[in-house]
Amino acid sequence: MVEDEYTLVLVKPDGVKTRHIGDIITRIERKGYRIEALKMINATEDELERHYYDKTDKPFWPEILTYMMEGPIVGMVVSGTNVVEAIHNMAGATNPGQAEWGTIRGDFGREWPDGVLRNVIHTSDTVDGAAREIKIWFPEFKF
Ligand SMILES: Nc1ncnc2c1ncn2[C@@H]1O[C@@H]2COP(=O)(O)O[C@H]2[C@H]1O
Repeated sequence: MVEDEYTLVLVKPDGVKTRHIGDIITRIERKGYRIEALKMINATEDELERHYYDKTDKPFWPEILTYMMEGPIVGMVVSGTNVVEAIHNMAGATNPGQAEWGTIRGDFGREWPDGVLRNVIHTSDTVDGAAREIKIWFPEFKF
């Protein structure tokens, strides 16, 4: 039998402000995945530095920090078979202006003057990455 996987979803500040929390949860559940944990979070600089550890030396790091702290985000742990790849695909391309219709970023996002930054949702891209990220946002979570 194939084991369930766990992934981390963050509805980013633009996704919360444009009131797409419910749409995103519905898409995840409609596909048959399980929400294992869910909370609203005011992200701290420390959490964001750990989450985006490979982005802190990028020129656009200050913009990511400001954006991710401009309002609350929603964190979720989602489980299911092959859920990491499935939810990552459901999110669509990083740039919402290039994301396919039918994906979360393609349907709820668009390109803004400040570029690729505002893209509605974060999803883990590997099983190991998901475990690392879940520990940052849900340190109490039991796998
Ligand atoms: N060139 C860029 N300029 C600004 N922000 C970016 C750029 N590339 C990626 N990002 C942001 O950095 C984030 C890293 O991973 P995410 O998939 O969460 O979504 C990405 C975007 O929000």
